[in-house]
Amino acid sequence: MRVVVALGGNALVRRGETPDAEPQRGNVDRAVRSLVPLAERHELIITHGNGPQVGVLALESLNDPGLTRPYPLDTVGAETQGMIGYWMLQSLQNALPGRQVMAMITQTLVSAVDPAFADPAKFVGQLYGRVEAEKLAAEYGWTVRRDGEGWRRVVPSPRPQRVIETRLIRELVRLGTIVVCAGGGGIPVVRNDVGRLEGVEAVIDKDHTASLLAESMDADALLILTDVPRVMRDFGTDREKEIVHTTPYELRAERFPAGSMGPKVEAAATFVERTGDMAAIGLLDQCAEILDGTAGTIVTPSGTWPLASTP
Ligand SMILES: Nc1ncnc2c1ncn2[C@@H]1O[C@H](COP(=O)(O)OP(=O)(O)O)[C@@H](O)[C@H]1O
Ligand SMILES: NC(=O)OP(=O)(O)O
Repeated sequence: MRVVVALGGNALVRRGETPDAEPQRGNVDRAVRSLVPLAERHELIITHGNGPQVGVLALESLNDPGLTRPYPLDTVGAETQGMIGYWMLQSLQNALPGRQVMAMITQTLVSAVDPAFADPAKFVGQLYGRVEAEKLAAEYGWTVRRDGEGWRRVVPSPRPQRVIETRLIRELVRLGTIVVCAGGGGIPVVRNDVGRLEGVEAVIDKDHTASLLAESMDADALLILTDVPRVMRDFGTDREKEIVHTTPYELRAERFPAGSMGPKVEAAATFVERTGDMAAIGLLDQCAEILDGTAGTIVTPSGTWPLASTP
């Protein structure tokens, strides 16, 4: 099978942890341990989030007295791909000696007229109290929004249209390479009037790019791994109930929060609708069980797994 795995921000920075390098490297090792059984049996393409990291590096650049202008968000997104990609590359090489691993800097095409540019909605960086968030918003021209218990910076998050390096990723996978790519949803780029690529100030949602990537790679499965074992109906209420097997149609009949489970559900449903294959949302530590159908929320056209028609 060919499997695309999307690692949530929680896989790298667990709740309550500071985004220092050391704990993140430990979390990457933990994520890789969970992915090893998959890599031994399947073709694997790995993508990851960058919300916490892009916020840290953007703030660092804003406060750097040696710069006349802070690095734009496309450049900071590239920094996060390099940093997280390096951690994953080394961890995968150590866990799977003899396997070829590639961590790529990749760009994702978006539309210059995507309405998301006028409505920042993607959370980046750390949580602040309301007063501090408003102070920072005034100082740096940020937009801030409530995220659970606190407040965070939000930035535009246009829809991904195409991973620019799709053909190269496909070739590498065909050669047996484990590819880490499209980190942070990919570096957001547009084509200008003369067809040249240009970076734009945004952070793409990695779940949406993972869905697009899985479709364009002809993947058999899209696994969206996070810190909850299953998607819940009526999450956070006393009627909360795990969704085990479901269809895109059933999922689309429910409402999920925009900043967290919403994009995962949308990404999974879209992949299944467009390909007829399987997507799942579940715990990082259970990726092998999810693929076997014994853990996670499994989304298929018929609501059953394994698919009877899988050749
Ligand atoms: N219906 C739901 N079912 C399960 N989890 C949900 C639901 N709605 C919101 N969540 C929240 O979504 C979180 C996962 O989303 P997010 O924090 O964006 O993940 P990641 O950073 O791993 O991509 C869970 O920790 C949970 O608190
Ligand atoms: N770019 C992105 O979606 O990052 P997170 O998953 O960390 O929010």
